[in-house]
Amino acid sequence: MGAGRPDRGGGEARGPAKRPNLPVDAPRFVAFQVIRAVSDNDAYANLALPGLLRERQLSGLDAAFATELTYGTLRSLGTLDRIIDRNVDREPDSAVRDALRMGAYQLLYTRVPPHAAVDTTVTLVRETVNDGAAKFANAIMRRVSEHTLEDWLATVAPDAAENPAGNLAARTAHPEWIVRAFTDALGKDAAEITELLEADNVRPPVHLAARPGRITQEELMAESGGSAGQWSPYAVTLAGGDPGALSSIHKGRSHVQDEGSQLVATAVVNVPVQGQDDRWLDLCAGPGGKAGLLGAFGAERGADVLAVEVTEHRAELVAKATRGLPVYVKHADGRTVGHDPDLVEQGFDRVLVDAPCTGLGALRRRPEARWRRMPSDLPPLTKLQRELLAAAVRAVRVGGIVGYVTCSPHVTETRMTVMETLRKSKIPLELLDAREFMPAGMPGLGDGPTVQLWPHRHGTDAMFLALLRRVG
Ligand SMILES: C[S@@+](CC[C@H](N)C(=O)[O-])C[C@H]1O[C@@H](n2cnc3c(N)ncnc32)[C@H](O)[C@@H]1O
Repeated sequence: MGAGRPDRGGGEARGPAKRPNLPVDAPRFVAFQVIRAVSDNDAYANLALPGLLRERQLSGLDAAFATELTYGTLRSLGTLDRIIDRNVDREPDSAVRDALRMGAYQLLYTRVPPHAAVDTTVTLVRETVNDGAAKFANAIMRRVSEHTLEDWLATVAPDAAENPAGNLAARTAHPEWIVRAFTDALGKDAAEITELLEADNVRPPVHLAARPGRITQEELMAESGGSAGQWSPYAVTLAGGDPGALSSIHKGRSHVQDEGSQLVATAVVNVPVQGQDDRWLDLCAGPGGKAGLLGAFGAERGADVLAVEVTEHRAELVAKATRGLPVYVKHADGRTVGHDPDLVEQGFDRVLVDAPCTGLGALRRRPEARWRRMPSDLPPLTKLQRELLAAAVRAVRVGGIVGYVTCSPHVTETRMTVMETLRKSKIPLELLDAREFMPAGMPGLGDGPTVQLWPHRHGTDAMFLALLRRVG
């Protein structure tokens, strides 16, 4: 936590100036509005924040401060709540709790001076709730300000010897069940788990994918001012700026995509197949990132991609993302292979199943996601993943390839789903060593045959890849 620890709003004596008609300065007010929308309307911060920044015309340091307050507060929610709960004798209403969370975040995780954090929190509560609530907020904020984060953690975190996962969870602001799930997937090296959890608390750089045959990596670097990605031969890491302003994106020559997603999609098209290789299927295509890459490869190699997506709106996004490429979008349930005239059994040479999942591998992008996800999300998702993988196996021809991908490292969604499919499938399958289709020399890929990428090892989202060949 504390990446970039801003002193904005506090390095200066009084913080950002208050604008007319706003209860507090615009960056804090924007952050508060986003946090409220996340709490009350299940909004996604990464979608809600950009619009509000534009509406309030915030840029530069003000936008950076609003972003850090929003992301930092939402990421640390569970730990902030433990500390707040130590100091309240009654449940604060939702708006007051959100203001306290944001105030406590400033006190404990940033260099904002305590008086600025306390005063702006109290003003925010007075102006958006009432005087009584402001008095209450003032008392809580003063108590929180009496100790450092380290002191509070010593008080609220479970004992490290008795419950190491619980202690780490509080220290790195993750739910304990997620720490345990990551430990299952990564192994019990406590130092490495800590590295992973800390990597989750840092916003990732923006990566672009240079669509093969449309623009080279070098040309995209020159256009964007970015540098070559670490692993994918198509990746460009942006130094900053708005990718939406790039002409290559508008012209369908590049798109925004994590390097891990680029690697797994590239692997799926690079496994050799004998014979026909021009019918590709993307069974879970929305919003179309991997379909964009598959379509560009397909254009180079004379293959068509059928992109299936069950949600109408997301199917429209796929169509938009793949304009000009040989990608045909179908709004359908991917499990209907064998029952839909377009989804013929054995009708495809390569099938990608980028399955709906908990998204635990992309927590660094979605600050609130870790607190929203529940272990109870797993059983229905796992069932759907297994059904989609079984459908993909029916769709691929003998000798063809199925790539099973998740942006979660949870073993139930990854290795267990694959092993269960291999065990139960009446269609004979061979599990390939997916490491062979990762960039040469890429370290930290484990013992195979599946591949698990990690933010702290590879700088990518924690993408999982299994490659299966149909052999009968
Ligand atoms: C992890 S996302 C895919 C991301 C996409 N491949 C990309 O790179 O942009 C999973 C997608 O599967 C879709 N989905 C869920 N259930 C489905 C089903 N039964 N059939 C087809 N698509 C489904 C979800 O709506 C979601 O858009």
